Amino acid sequence: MARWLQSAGLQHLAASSAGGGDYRGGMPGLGGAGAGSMLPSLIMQGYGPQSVEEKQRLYTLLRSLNFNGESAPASMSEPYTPTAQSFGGGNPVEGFYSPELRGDLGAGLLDLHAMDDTELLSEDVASEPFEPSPFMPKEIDDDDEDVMPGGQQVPVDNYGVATSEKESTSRENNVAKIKVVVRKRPLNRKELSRKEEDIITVHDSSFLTVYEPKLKVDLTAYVEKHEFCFDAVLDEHVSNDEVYRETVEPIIPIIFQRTKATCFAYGQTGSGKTYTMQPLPLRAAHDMVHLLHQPVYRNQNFKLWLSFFEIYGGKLFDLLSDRRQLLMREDGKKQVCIVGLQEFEVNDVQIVKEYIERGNAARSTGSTGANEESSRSHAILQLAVKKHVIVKDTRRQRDRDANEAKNTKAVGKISFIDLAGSERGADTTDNDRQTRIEGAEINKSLLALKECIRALDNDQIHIPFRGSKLTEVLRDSFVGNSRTVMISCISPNAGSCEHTLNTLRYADRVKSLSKGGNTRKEQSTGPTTTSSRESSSVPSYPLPAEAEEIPNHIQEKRPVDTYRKGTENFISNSSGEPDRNSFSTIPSYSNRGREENGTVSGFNDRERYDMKSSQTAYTSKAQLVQNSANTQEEEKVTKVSPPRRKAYKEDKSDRQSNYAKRDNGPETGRAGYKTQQTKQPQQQQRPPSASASSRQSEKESSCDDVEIDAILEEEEALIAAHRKEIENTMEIVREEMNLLAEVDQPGSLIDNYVTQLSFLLSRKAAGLVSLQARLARFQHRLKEQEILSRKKPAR
Ligand SMILES: Nc1ncnc2c1ncn2[C@@H]1O[C@H](COP(=O)(O)OP(=O)(O)OP(=O)(O)O)[C@@H](O)[C@H]1O
Repeated sequence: MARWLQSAGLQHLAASSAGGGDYRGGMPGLGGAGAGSMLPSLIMQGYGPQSVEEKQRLYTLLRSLNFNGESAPASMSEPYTPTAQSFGGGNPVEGFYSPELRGDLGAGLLDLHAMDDTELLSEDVASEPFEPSPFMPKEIDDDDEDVMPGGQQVPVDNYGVATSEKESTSRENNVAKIKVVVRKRPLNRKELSRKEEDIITVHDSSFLTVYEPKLKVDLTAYVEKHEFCFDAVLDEHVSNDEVYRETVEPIIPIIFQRTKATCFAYGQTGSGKTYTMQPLPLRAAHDMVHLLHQPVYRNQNFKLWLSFFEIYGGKLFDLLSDRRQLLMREDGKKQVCIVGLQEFEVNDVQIVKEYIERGNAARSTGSTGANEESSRSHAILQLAVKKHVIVKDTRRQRDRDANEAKNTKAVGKISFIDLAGSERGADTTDNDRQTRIEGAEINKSLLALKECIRALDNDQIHIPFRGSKLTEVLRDSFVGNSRTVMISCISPNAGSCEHTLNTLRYADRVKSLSKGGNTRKEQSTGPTTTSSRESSSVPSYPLPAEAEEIPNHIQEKRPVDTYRKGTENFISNSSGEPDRNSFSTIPSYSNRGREENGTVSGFNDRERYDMKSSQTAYTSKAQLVQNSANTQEEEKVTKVSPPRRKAYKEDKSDRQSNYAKRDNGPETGRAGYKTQQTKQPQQQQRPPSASASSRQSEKESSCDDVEIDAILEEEEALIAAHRKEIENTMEIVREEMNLLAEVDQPGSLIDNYVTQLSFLLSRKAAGLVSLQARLARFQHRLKEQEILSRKKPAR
């Protein structure tokens, strides 16, 4: 501690504050606990620093500590800046010195990493504090439990959730049912080295223009301008903190009011989905933990639970349980349950961070030309608030863990989805069969997701959630009181123009069909029209009468020794067999009922065109723009590698550092385009044959979906049959051994032995023949599919 003060030239303060207690024990974040006793003496007038300079130094020193005892997420490349409220009792430093005194002390006053005592500090330290959030509650004194600031008793609803009705209603109404936010990433080093243009301009935080480089038939270059408006458009200078504030932060308090929220990032590979999504759960967990400590929720025994799984090739894998395959079931109440999914109780952000890192490391990724660590799966991280009900039954109390699941009631939850790259759906022409199947599955799930969001926002009674595994899993987020935030990530370079437009159109359609949403459509080469942003008048769904019982098949874990427990649990449940009695299997895709029929085929021409034609369009544009052509060339050459584990964020940080500041501002870069654009006549962006081609595309897409569904189903059936066969074989082997033991006994009847052995061997042979036949059928099916996809023209 003395060295710590000494490093800032404040060694004399060590003596003056020594009376305050043990240094090491006095400061969270300094390797000790307890803390506060020394701080007051450090900052006390008369004992602490006397001169302005000293005060500034001390301020900087204290600011560089993490007073909350939490370190910033390693996955975030930006400093983690907790909200003002998040500091529990408030950051003692912030309140103490005036802004003038805090000054603008640059880094370098103290190089903490240069010190030997590295244990003193976590690697990441808090920097700027958040502005007070209008969505987070003010601190309430512990003594005022269940009493609102105005002195009234906190109302309790019929479910038993204490809530200020007025507060919750107005909060819910203030948070749009669907929010579409666009985030533009900066040009990366590769793009800069290729001298690619930044073709996107963001205006007024909600408008953006894409300047699309095009060629006329006579090969004259021109620029087509596309204007879009969304709830928010975040440019390349916006930090992850700001993204959080704009997207998730407003939703957090209403999660405690029985809301189910979904936040997902959508966009082409390498556009920044993972970069955007990864810090959000941690920030959300931070605020949720803070809220849990509010007396109003603490008294009701609200707890936070975390689960993390991925959907890869139409299958579910638990990312926190050695990628164990999970099964989806529907219970009698039509609730979708993920059987075997492990949930962990979390009450500390550090633990959340560890789980997230562990899950991320287990994700399936594969490299594409554009992004070396491309996500090939949808990763879903859920943070659920549950009310723990005290059980009076002593029998139950005896076995607390076993009954834990039965004693919780779901209050609300937020799901964060890091979607696979949107254009991976177009990867269907790749040589790699696995990649083709993945691509088709991804494509289908993205389309289905859009349909669900639309239906949701149009208050449709029927939500076509069975359109894909992704939407099935998210079913409970689409019904009842729900909120959705979609973050569309876009790359700014000219070479990505087609993908960027596809992403923006997807986002626009999610938004534009919404009755309460923004009615603006994309304006191609037209003047920018003004349209109000989505207002707060979006109707909310009625609250469910009762919170649901948490299905007891979900394996919940206490934070204590979760890793060990996780392993034990895995071992004890290694059969992976769900409780088949309590759930009926969700109908397979090919068996979808009437309600699902329209799901995939119901997309309009333009959507099909947008989703499916991106590859073709991209290629043709790339031939016209030299820079883009180079990009395309590189991207085409690299083959997609088989799935592998996604590297930790640390590995990614190298790539992040590739982002250099652009020398030219966006205006300079685009000047040429803009001038050209004014000279050119307006062009119809879509060719006249687009509708016909999109119809064709639609047909192909439906066929693809059916094919892929069938293959995936057969694959599952084959694997299940193989498993069954192994079980049968083991049973037969056991019987053979018994038979051998019998025949060795003196006086055994050889005839009996021969008959029984013959019977067992025929059983064995029959099983093998049947499995071989199934395998041959599947091989044949794959071959057929491969031939068909080769015959299809490249899309
Ligand atoms: N806003 C941003 N600022 C700085 N760097 C960014 C930004 N967005 C993305 N990046 C960087 O771009 C690269 C690709 O981003 P990321 O991996 O998040 O893409 P992705 O959309 O998740 O790709 P995929 O779908 O293939 O997984 C990463 O190195 C990331 O650090």
